[in-house]
Amino acid sequence: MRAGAAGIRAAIVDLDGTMLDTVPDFEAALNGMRADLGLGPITQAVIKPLVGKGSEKLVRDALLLDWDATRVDAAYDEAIAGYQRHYLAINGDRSTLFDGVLEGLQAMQDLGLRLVCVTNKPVAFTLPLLDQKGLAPYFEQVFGGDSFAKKKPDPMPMLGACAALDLPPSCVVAIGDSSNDAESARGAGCFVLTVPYGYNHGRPVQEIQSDGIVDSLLEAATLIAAHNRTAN
Ligand SMILES: O=C(O)COP(=O)(O)O
Ligand SMILES: [Mg+2]
Repeated sequence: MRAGAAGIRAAIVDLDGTMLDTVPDFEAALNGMRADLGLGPITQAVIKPLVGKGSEKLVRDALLLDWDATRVDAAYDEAIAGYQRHYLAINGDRSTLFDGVLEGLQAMQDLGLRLVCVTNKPVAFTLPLLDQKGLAPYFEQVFGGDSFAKKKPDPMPMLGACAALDLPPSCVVAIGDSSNDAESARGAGCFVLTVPYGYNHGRPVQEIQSDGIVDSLLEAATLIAAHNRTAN
């Protein structure tokens, strides 16, 4: 991270691909939706690069694998309603925490950092999931893909989170697995740290314009502590 810059006072943490491996839940919900529409199942390998741009695009992309845009448009309302119903029925059942997540959030909290979750997942899926996985107590605020008029990669969600924290973006770091998080954070003027184990739309994480790649949220906490020791 940039030497001599202001100290970091808060972290904005992404959800899918950063804290939780949710691809098995997406698999169950998307395949439930596809079965209702008479389509066969798709694999986790196909689903993984589609995750990260929110439910609406995910549902469309999961139908465009078989149908043209006109047919997808015609089925969309039924498809999204079915997807939401299937997702809420299994939310969290098959998702697992990545290594170092709880330890990393605890370490950041111990450093005195304030924590906010910003995800493109709808709020109605996000809140029960954070609760179920023991993550909710770490976050003073949670924003989903439907909390603002625009989703990541637009800067709006990061700017909204900084405004809610009443902190300038220059003392906030965003931690995520994809170019979505990085573009949104950089557009807002936040620092960015990237974890390499997530989805990143199927692209190598080295392509992401980031202030650093960290193996885990625990390593992110160590890097932030080191940065703050040298900050103004
Ligand atoms: O697109 C989604 O549903 C969620 O993605 P995110 O948690 O990585 O922002
Ligand atoms: Mg993500």
